[in-house]
Amino acid sequence: MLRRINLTFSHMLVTLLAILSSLALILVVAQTIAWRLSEAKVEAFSTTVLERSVYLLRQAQGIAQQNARNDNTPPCSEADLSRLRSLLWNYQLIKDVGRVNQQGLICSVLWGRVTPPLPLMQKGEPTKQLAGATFLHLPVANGVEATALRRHGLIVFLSPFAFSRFESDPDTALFSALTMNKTGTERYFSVGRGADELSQALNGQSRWNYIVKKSCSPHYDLCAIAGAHAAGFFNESPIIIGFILFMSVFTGTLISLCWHFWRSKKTSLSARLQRALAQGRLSLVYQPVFEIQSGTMSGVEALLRWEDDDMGAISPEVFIPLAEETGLMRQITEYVTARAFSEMRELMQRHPFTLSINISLMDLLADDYLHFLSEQARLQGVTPGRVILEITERQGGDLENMSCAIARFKRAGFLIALDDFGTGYSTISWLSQLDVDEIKIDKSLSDSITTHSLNKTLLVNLILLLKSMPQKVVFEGLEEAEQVNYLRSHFPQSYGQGWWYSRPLDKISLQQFLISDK
Ligand SMILES: Nc1nc2c(ncn2[C@@H]2O[C@@H]3COP(=O)(O)O[C@H]4[C@@H](O)[C@H](n5cnc6c(=O)[nH]c(N)nc65)O[C@@H]4COP(=O)(O)O[C@H]3[C@H]2O)c(=O)[nH]1
Repeated sequence: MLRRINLTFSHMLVTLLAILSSLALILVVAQTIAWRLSEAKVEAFSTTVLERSVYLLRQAQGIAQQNARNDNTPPCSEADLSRLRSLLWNYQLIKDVGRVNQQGLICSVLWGRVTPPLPLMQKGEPTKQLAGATFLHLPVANGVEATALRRHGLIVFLSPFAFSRFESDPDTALFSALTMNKTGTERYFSVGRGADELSQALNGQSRWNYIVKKSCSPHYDLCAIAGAHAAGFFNESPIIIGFILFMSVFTGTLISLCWHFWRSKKTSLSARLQRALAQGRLSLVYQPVFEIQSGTMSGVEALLRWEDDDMGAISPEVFIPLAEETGLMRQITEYVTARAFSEMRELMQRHPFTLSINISLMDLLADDYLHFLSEQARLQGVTPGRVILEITERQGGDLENMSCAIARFKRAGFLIALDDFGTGYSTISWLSQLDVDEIKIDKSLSDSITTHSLNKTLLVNLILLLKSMPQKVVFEGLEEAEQVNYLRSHFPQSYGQGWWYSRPLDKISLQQFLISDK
């Protein structure tokens, strides 16, 4: 009951965690996308404002150039004003154009003659230069301010509506921009209601979630810097927010379902293994090992088999790691030991072969397994010197502890083999430090004899190295005559195991094999 409550609680916790983590992940992705899109929009805005500013300047320059080409009429005469009026007609972003002298504005198309002249008092700012003209912010009448460019005797008033369309456009209404020279020392136009906030950002007062982008003109000493707050997830429409929330719940539920499915499959597989073990329904097969030179059988390796009623044959490659994970390994090793001894003892009395049993590193390091093994050997009348314990290491172990444990087993008379040499688990450094009796060369290395996956020189040198070792060397997984022939001529004192000689056999078939082999 308590276990059931625990399981339901852990299922709920995993579901909740999966939903929350997918929500967090989707939010991070959505926010990143929103940020990138906002960046692209602010960048595009800075380019548009720059283009508009350059267009405005070109209009002002255009009017000044046309005026220079026709300069014979007296300034502010009727003919002069009339010509300026017709010039103004062509420039949509120019509001007014007039003449100035030392005293100030003396006439303009909109104001006519100005008497006395209106002094050109810059609005508290130092005089700025822009595109070869003097740039001015002028108070021209009560409550009227103008932005103007003055070149020699001509003054051009820019339209105050030059940038107003950006403020009324819903796409750019929340954006701001400032145009300035490239070094940022002189500011000319300001666009949008948030220009003050942009100024603060430029002055180093960093704003949370605020994007700033800059575009500069290749022709003028002019840049536009735009700024805006990045669009956030919660600024999106309720449909998009709803969709994202739905996707999070959906993905989270899917992940937790997969997790539950995987857990229950694993749990049920380990429960089945435990049952099969308790009911003694796991069987053993024995794969013979042969002397390469004489072809005589010298030993057998016990290999565990599991045939589940519903799932069929399950490979040791699946259930041995599962048993390691779920703490069933000791039971398995003891089961194999007892069964192999009882099945092989008679045959071993009649034929002088060795019996190899796979044990895990944990079994090797535990004192009680040695005790169990010795007891079984004594009870069943199996000579320890004919039992080889194959250490199959999957996790990597402490060499000093292993060395001590091996010494204990050897003192009790058992032989030790290092399995899977060449797979990365058993390495040369192990060989030099562990006092083992046999080295089992992994199938992947045996395969290299025919597949040439190992450079021939490397193979020859590896065989030279193995020949120089005092241990018995067994090549596993020999499937082809070519491999056996190669070993016969290059390493005749080695041993071989594999389908070329024999598949793993049950007890009866092994008995028949031994009779026919005589
Ligand atoms: N393709 C091919 N395969 C060949 C050939 N000759 C032998 N084999 C297979 O190679 C494996 C050799 O056993 P291993 O390296 O100890 O590798 C074993 C061993 O690590 C583990 N295992 C099997 N039985 C036991 C056991 O009782 N206890 C423990 N701890 N591990 C076991 O499971 C692994 C796989 O066992 P199996 O599936 O029985 O697979 C066996 C055997 O059937 C061949 O010529 N070609």
